[in-house]
Amino acid sequence: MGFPQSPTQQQKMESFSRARLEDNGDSILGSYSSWLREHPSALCTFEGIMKKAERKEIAVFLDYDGTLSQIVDNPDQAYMTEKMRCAVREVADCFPTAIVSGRCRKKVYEFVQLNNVCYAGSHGMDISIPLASSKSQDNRHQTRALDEKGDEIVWFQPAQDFLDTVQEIMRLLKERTTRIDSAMVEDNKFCISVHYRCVDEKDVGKLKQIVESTMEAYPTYRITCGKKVMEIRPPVEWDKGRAIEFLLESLNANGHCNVLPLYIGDDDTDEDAFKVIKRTKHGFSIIVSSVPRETVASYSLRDPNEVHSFLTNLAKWKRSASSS
Ligand SMILES: O=P(O)(O)OC[C@H]1O[C@H](O[C@H]2O[C@H](CO)[C@@H](O)[C@H](O)[C@H]2O)[C@H](O)[C@@H](O)[C@@H]1O
Repeated sequence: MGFPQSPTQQQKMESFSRARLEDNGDSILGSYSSWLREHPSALCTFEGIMKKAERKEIAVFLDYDGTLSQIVDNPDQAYMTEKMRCAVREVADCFPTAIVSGRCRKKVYEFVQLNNVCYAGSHGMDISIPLASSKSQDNRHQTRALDEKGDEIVWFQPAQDFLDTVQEIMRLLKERTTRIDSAMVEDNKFCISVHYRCVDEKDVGKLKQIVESTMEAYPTYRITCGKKVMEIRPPVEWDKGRAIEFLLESLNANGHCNVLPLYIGDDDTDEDAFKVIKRTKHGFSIIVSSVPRETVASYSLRDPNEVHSFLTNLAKWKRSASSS
């Protein structure tokens, strides 16, 4: 695996300027109904999707914020409903399932609280898998540990070498943003989120300037933007796309074959995973959005409520397929 590596300056600029244009993650592109023709509803086309999955094994990958939980003002309160937890639990009983989030892995676990799913935090830079599934020979970036149940697991952390610097940047950003009311710096372990959802519009420019000027001292680090958030990432060629490739390899190593990835996500960072699915022409990519937006995903769902219905259908489909 080719990491760590720095993204090129051009990649950094492209990612940042696109993010600036789509500041809220929801750039408006024409009418929803014409967009739906390009990205049909995964609920309305459910039977067709499942037909393509016949005799194949599905692996389910789920983003957290905006997919399993609604977007809310306070990132610490983005709880998942009990109804959604039940749906994810049922899906994970039927298919290998992983949550792939920008949050730190520990925080996602606290929100999701399920032991039958895998967790990939920090945009995939912190993956936890059962020891038996571990295929990677990259001993420098993996550590053996015990999970909450006492089972042996492996943490795969390709950005481990950058942890101290990420934490140093976090301290600086926390210090320097205190004078911006309602700005929030979130520690996502291998990456940092600087939130401005609740910051007065007149201060958002100042906050962005503080972040940009702080990052001048760390020119290889990337700044990307999500939904009312700036995200700082270390110079490692790793993202949610690489994470799902890694997890699929682990599944293969564990005796699963012919695995089709099904990925559901709502944010720009999920596009990296959608691109892997598009490039390999293998699997299903579903964007969660209630407005038309640029995406390489093939299908769409409007919001977490539709995600819930889709997951419920998926588990029912598997149960009826297994019993027939
Ligand atoms: O990859 P994800 O699981 O989607 O995480 C992406 C970011 O999600 C969180 O921020 C977003 O959701 C918050 C809660 O609804 C909202 O307040 C914020 O404005 C959104 O940007 C999370 O707090 C970030 O750390 C994640 O990177």
